[in-house]
Amino acid sequence: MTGSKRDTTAPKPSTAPRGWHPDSWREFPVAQGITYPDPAKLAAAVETLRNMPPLVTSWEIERLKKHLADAQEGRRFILQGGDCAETLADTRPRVISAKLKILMQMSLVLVHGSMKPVVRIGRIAGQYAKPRSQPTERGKLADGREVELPNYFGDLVNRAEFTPEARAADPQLLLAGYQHAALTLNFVRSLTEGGFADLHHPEQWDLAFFENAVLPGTLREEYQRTSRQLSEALRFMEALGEKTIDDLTRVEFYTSHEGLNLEYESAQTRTVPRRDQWYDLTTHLPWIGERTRQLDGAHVEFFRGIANPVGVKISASAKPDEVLRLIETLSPDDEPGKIVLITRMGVRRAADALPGLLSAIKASGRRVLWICDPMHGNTQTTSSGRKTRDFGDILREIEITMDAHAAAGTVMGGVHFELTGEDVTECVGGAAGITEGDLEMNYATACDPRLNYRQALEMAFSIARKLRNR
Ligand SMILES: O=C[C@H](O)[C@H](O)COP(=O)(O)O
Ligand SMILES: C=C(OP(=O)(O)O)C(=O)O
Ligand SMILES: [Mn+2]
Repeated sequence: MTGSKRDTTAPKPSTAPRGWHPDSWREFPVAQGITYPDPAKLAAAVETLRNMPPLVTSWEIERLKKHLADAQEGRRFILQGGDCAETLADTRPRVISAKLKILMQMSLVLVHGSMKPVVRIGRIAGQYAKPRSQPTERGKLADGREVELPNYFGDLVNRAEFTPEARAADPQLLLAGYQHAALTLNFVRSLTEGGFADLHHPEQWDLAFFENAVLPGTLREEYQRTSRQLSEALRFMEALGEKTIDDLTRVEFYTSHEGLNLEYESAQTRTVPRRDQWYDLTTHLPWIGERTRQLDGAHVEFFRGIANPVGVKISASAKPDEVLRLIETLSPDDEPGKIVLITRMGVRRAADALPGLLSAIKASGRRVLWICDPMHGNTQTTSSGRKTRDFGDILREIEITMDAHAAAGTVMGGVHFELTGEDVTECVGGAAGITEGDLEMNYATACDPRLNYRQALEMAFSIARKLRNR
């Protein structure tokens, strides 16, 4: 990645780590780096982005950090979820509200199961940049010629269509991504501020909304019972306190995405009045992906300087020592709520990989929030070349992860899913019994397979049952 440099002669706040500034990452190797064919156009787009208002505020970020600190201690539970790759074309009211709705419904079920406040964090309003296993892809052009083109790296970078023009990295997409994130966030904020999320009226989150996604009867009844019980509990609490619990008429909702494209992240990284730290203001919780968490790489360099809480994806091949050094680099002061380790081991490796990792981090005394992503270690490719994931594998990884935390004396403080509010057929299994043969019915993801509405809700019930039984 190249691009314009900001004026680093301006006085830097004293709290920036030694040698760090929002562009210091440019001096380091950039894993999954993007080559922009026209550096001048990139510089112009980055400059425009630098002058745009932030998408989130430092107040919200600090508030989330407090919640994450609570979750580290087992006082809150985190639900993080959304698309693998959001697309600009899906900045549509129905798609956004369906996603919000499934996250609300899952959180309601999880509140009931965990008996804890649930913090909702969407993979939303910026999840537009994707790391890929292969930098290029071979395929046929419309005229039949077979060629190799850059892979699709998400709508923040290039376009999915298989043509040389579409696959060239386009700096204008940085601005389009920012704008679509702003539009999404505006709608999300309105919905979560108003009646849509009013816990006094969970019937508004009802299932009729999803007319095409008929739930199995037992799930529907279980959901209705849960929401009724919560309403009654709420009324009871209000009767005791003789006042309304106003906070419950709105819900807090936070955003997150993988901070892959550092041009985008660093352009929106700034200090704010009355605080002397640097914030990445594209999102509340940016995370570093499994493919970009090299200790001596550009992503770790960038992330070590921002005050946001930082997620790090951890696969089964990560060595405990390497993870410990990541924590020390990203949170030298061991700040509560700062580090979120998102384990994505895979059902077959989780039982072997987790105990050593959990006990090593526990022994270090470092504060981290452990979240389980049971999606990314469980991707399989079908004989017809479709990526899929099995509902049973996903649930089983959560179980194994819960057991490993219980044995290590650590806290699994949340879960992380790729999901959608739509009736897609991308993951197999679940009560509705989606088979490999069904995948073609509505396989719509721009990258990885997501739980559909029914699978996501069923997953929430299964986790809630497990949390309750412990
Ligand atoms: O979301 C995760 C990665 O981007 C994804 O798994 C990589 O997918 P690929 O193997 O199709 O490139
Ligand atoms: C790329 C992703 O995950 P990971 O870095 O864990 O592979 C993702 O969350 O979409
Ligand atoms: Mn993914």
